[in-house]
Amino acid sequence: MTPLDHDLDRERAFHDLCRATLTRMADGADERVVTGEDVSASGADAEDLGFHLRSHAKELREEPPGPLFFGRLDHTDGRRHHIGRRRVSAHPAEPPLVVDWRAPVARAFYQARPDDPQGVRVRRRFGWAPYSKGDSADLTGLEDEHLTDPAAGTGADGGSGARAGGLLAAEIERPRVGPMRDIAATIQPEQDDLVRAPLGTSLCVQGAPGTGKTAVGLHRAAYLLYTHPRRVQRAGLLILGPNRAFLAYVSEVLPALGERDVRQTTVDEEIARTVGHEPRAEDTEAAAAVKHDARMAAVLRRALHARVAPPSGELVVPDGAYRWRVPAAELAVLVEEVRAEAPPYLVGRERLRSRVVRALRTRAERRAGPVGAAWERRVGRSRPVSALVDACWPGVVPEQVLAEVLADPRDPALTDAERAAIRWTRPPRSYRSARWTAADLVLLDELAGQLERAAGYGHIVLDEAQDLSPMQCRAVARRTSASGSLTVLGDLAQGTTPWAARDWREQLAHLGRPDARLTALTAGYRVPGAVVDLANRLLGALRVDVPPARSVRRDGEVTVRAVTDLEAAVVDAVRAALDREGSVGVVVADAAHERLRGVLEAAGVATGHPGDVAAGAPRVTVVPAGLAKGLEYDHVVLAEPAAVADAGPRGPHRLYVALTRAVSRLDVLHARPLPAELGGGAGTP
Ligand SMILES: Nc1ncnc2c1ncn2[C@@H]1O[C@H](COP(=O)(O)OP(=O)(O)OP(=O)(O)O)[C@@H](O)[C@H]1O
Repeated sequence: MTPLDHDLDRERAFHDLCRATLTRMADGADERVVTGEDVSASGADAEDLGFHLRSHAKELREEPPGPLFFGRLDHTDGRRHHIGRRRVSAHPAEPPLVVDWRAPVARAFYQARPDDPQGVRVRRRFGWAPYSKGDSADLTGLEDEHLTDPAAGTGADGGSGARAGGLLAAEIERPRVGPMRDIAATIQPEQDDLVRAPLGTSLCVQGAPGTGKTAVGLHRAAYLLYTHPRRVQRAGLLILGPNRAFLAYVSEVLPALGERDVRQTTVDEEIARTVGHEPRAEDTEAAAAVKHDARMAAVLRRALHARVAPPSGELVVPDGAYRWRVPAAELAVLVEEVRAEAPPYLVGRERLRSRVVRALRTRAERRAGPVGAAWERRVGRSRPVSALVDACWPGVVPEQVLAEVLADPRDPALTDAERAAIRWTRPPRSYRSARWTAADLVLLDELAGQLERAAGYGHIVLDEAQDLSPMQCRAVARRTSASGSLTVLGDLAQGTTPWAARDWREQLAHLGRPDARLTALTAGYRVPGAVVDLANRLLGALRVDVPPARSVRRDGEVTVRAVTDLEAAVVDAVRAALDREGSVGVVVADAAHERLRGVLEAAGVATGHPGDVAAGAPRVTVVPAGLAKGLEYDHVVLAEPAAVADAGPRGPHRLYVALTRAVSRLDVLHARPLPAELGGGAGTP
């Protein structure tokens, strides 16, 4: 037995001990549920405590299968820590057997380097055989990096200790099956800096494809929940992604890190939920462009506030034997004062009411002596005061204002053509029966925010942020509390909506965080070098200023083939891809997606939908290019790039997204000439 085998055996025995301890932790938690319910002072307490303890016990029981640690730190002072996805300890007061990766002491695992060992003598990484539910994890290898003595490395799987890279590379290059996995074991230093940035810091990460933006955002969410559990849970944490397929793909990452209760949704769904409508109509491109424009915020504000008006006469309030009077001129001043303070509309309405009551109170106290709070309440709700407030500052709902604007757009900030684009051709009989479009919902949300400020989230992670319109950005900004922060993730080169951002500072201003820390990630962990080189050729045509990606992967294959029968070639390419390991994505222009899916099914190839990551889902997915964002497949067959690039003004950006979904292999098949940047019809690059 070599010393290395000996080490492996010792680590296996330690893992068995950790597993047994975790089982005891779960049993102990179950027991505490019973005791907690028995010892509580009241039924309500028992319920509360019982709920809390039950959740904890359930969490422990539902601990995902797999290894309980992935790394170990041997410190120069003799301390030793195993690092895993969650803390494992025999007793809360005892030093843990496994330290949570988010704990401060674990930071050196990600950050220590030979030229800055941070008190670490040896960093050990563990290799585990693939595992699934019900299996016990099998330790297959370990790799030591001697940070204070780089020559002394060992690797049980062939990796050299000095440049520990074997296990790391294997993890990065592993085939993708099922949903996206967490990267707690292999977070890179530049990613770790972002994950562990302080809670109050708003970040913006411009990341080339596959640089781990999504992974960083999700791990940052987990880190904040661990580091500030009470603050973040109380204030709320929200993850916003581009679409359902993407959310399904990333949905397992936070639960795998022990965080099950985080809301993950899309901006559109979040807005639809708030305004209480689903989109039931479609905008023309021109109308959507106007409705998503930043000027609409002021257009709506003016439409809303246009209903604020001076009184038509004096106010007379009967009060027992008295009648209090406030002249029209004085009331007009009150209305103007409140308007100038520019509070949210409904706050303004109540503010006007209390100013009017104050004016009445001055008169009452002058004549009849002090009055109390009950008098103020009664007078404030009296019919004449309510009638005055209704006349000068009427109550209103967002739908009413938007219906007025769309039935007859008049605002001078819009051009004639823009007004014509958004004007309803057949206005509904009432705003209640209006059929709203997706862009209308964003405007209703804007109006709701102008009426009343809602409490925001403590932290929002916003993915694919380059695609948001200014009005959508404002909707996100409104959902961040005053002291809340944002993690903004995106890639200007992947902007595919008509209103996609071309400049982060501008986008950050719309998001209400103009001074957010802006960082670029360029090391790509998904896309192999050959694919990155091909995709980078498109960058010049995208008219955005972003640093090009470079791949950290050593593997990967690209083929570009001119074919005469595209559909037959796709079927052949997919069949060949199925002979290898991993997932297969057929990316195609949106318009051709249904047809190509039919062709594959007819050829006997079972196909799934994007984001369908359930166990047993087909290995092949036909992906409309418009939905490819954020997704990844081991083998990508890109059918007819020219058709993807032709689809609208953002076509080349879409093609850039499509080209960068491949983890290992990319087949580009074309019957039409290739877009010029990719070689304009030439064969293999
Ligand atoms: N440090 C890492 N270790 C291992 N895998 C990583 C690491 N960083 C990223 N990855 C993997 O690389 C892939 C791409 O990551 P991710 O989707 O987060 O990138 P992205 O920047 O959001 O990409 P895109 O903009 O193209 O959607 C994922 O499979 C992710 O797990």
